[in-house]
Amino acid sequence: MQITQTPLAGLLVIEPKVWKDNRGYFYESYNAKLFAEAGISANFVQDNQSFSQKGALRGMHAQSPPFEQGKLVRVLQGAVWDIAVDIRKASPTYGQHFGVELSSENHKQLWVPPGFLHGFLTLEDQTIFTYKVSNYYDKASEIGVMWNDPDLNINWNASIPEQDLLLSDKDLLLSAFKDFKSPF
Ligand SMILES: Cc1cn([C@H]2C[C@H](O)[C@@H](COP(=O)(O)OP(=O)(O)O[C@H]3O[C@H](C)C(=O)[C@H](O)[C@H]3O)O2)c(=O)[nH]c1=O
Repeated sequence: MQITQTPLAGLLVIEPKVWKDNRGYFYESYNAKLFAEAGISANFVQDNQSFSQKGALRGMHAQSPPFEQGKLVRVLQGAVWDIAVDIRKASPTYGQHFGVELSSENHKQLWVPPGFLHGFLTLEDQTIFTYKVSNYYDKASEIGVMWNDPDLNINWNASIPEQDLLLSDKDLLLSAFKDFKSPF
C-alpha cells in the first residue's frame, strides 16, 4: 500500500497493493492496522454508497461538530474527480482545494479528515462511489458551499459543460464561501 501526502496536511491519497492473476484481481480496501500506521485511525461507524451518471456533481459538503466526519472514499465502478477543501480556520491552506481522479481502474482512495468540505464530479455513467465515515449522518449538522464558488475557484479538471451537470436542489442552494462560517 502506498500513501501519498497532499499539499493539504492530513489529506492522504492511498494506493493499495493489487494482486492480479488470470482470474482478475484482489486487494485489501481497508486494513485498520495498516491504515492506523499511515495515520488513519478513525473509528468508522457507517458505510455509504452512491450511484451517479456522468455529470453528477455532489458537494461541497461536511457535517459540523459533534457530528464531524472523516471520510475514506473510493470508486467501485466508473470514475470521479474528487475534491476536498480545507476549512480548518487555523490551517495555512484554509480555503485551498486538492483534486484527484478516483476510479475502478486506479483503485485510488482519498482519506478526507474532519475539517474538509468534500465533493466529486462524476466522469463516467453508472459510477458507484463508496465510502466509510467516522460519524453517523446527522441532517441538522450538514453544512456546505457551492461547487462553483468564485473564492474557492475549484478546478474540476473536466470538460463537462455546466448545462450538462446534474445537481440536487440542495446543492444548488449552498452557501457562498464569503458567507461561510467554518466550525473547524
Ligand atoms: C449523506 C447521507 C444522506 N442520506 C439520505 C438523505 C438524503 O435524502 C439522501 C441523499 O442525500 P444527499 O443528497 O445529501 O447525498 P449526496 O449529495 O451524495 O451527499 C454526500 O455528498 C458528498 C459526496 C459527501 O461527501 C457527503 O458524504 C454527502 O453529503 O440520502 C442518508 O440517509 N445518510 C447519509 O449519510
